[in-house]
Amino acid sequence: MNRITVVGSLNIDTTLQVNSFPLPGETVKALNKSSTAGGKGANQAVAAARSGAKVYFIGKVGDDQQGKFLIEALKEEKIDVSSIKLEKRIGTGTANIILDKNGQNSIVVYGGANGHLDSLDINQEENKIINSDFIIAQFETPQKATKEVFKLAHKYGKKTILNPAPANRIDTELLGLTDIIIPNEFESSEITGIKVKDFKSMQENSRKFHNFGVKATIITLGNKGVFYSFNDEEKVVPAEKVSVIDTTAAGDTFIGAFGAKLNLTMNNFTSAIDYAQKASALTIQRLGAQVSIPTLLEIKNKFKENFK
Ligand SMILES: Nc1ncnc2c1ncn2[C@@H]1O[C@H](COP(=O)(O)OP(=O)(O)OP(=O)(O)O)[C@@H](O)[C@H]1O
Repeated sequence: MNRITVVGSLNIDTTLQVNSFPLPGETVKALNKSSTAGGKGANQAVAAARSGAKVYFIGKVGDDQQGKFLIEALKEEKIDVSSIKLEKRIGTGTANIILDKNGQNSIVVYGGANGHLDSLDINQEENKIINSDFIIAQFETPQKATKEVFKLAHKYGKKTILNPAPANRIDTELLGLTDIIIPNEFESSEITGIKVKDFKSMQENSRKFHNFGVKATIITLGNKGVFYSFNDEEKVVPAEKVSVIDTTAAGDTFIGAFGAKLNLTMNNFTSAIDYAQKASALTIQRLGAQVSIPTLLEIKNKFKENFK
């Protein structure tokens, strides 16, 4: 069983369904409102836990009801939440999603407490890193804190996985501390400045990451699957052929499931990719984010494989 520390965000996703988007200055009625647990960090932690990993979470929420709700949601997944701190001065992160009747959405994200994760919060959790095999981080918490945790990870011989999402400028020092980078096409293009459009451009993207010290690159390509570059092998692995209901959390599922399955020696790199694509294929056949992420048992049953 892999042990994983996820350093990342916890958000309340509030969705308001409307007939049409309000124009500036206009007020419209919401037809429905729902609030669910989200945040890229939390989603990836849930995906890893449901795939059988022991997961520790390092993050920050506000000292409010929403923060408590998010912590409880992770506890229900048997995720260790003892390193989630309460930020007194600022509220829990929220993603406010307005969804119109055509399925189009507009999202306003308030980072809140997530943006206040700092080096001190990381240094107090050295034991969690010592106890882990992999560290997973994204870009919804400060890169400075991620750098700190990746440095500690390498000090103790642990592997680091970076999901540079949402797309943002990257600190190149952080790339040098990253063993595996997993962006989607857009994020990869934004970071390298080379548009991902064909196999050659994918190779160029991964070579650019490699030059900064990254050991392996996986670019997720939506319904086209993934491109990977690892140990001089560069390939596209096609996605599962399934009908899509809602792609929310496809990427987060891939990353959490991949981290749960990969051996520390990385000698099962391609079978971990295969497993993670199957996990994502189940997520996109269900509505919602965290609720749609499958368990190891569901994946085994659905694909009639044992996934050692
Ligand atoms: N339409 C699809 N059909 C089959 N598999 C899919 C589809 N969309 C996504 N996937 C699977 O999920 C993985 C991640 O998807 P994607 O590249 O869209 O990530 P993402 O942009 O981070 O997703 P999101 O932001 O929606 O969570 C893909 O590599 C693929 O395995």
